[in-house]
Amino acid sequence: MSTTVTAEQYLARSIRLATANVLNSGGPFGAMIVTADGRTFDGVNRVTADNDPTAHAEVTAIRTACRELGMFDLSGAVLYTSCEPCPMCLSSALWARVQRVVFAADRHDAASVGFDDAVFYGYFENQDRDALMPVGRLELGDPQSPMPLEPFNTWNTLESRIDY
Ligand SMILES: Nc1nc2[nH]cnc2c(=O)[nH]1
Repeated sequence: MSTTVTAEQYLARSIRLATANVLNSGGPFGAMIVTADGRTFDGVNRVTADNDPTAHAEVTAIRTACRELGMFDLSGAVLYTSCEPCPMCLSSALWARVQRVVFAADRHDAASVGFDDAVFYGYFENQDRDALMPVGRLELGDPQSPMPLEPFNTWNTLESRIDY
């Protein structure tokens, strides 16, 4: 008899991973990738433990799933996470072609214990952008400089390229 694992059970496991991770020198976030055929890959936040600001629980779960499956495309997979993904994690899920994201606590809950998820959402809504981190285009004036489109043109003509 096969037992069906529900979305609530995956989410509950993500929360338990998060709590256990705090007691293992990590941040209070846990996540899981569940593929269309039911394979599961856990991720926890290791930012301070590994000195890696990108090691959010969701990114860690995506990296583990991709590495173990030998794929960069997780189409059909669901990302469960103990807390609403920040913009970086959402972008990572988009790049991995994750089908759906399910979360428990939200960005405001994260803010209540000092995390900047809600602030960074504001950045993408153009709030205080220049004060937080200006992003600007720079035109290269030196005629010896490579053209900005050079890498794309090279990519475009490469027959062996792998699109993603
Ligand atoms: N959702 C989420 N938010 C965070 N904010 C800081 N770290 C994390 C993380 O790992 N996951």
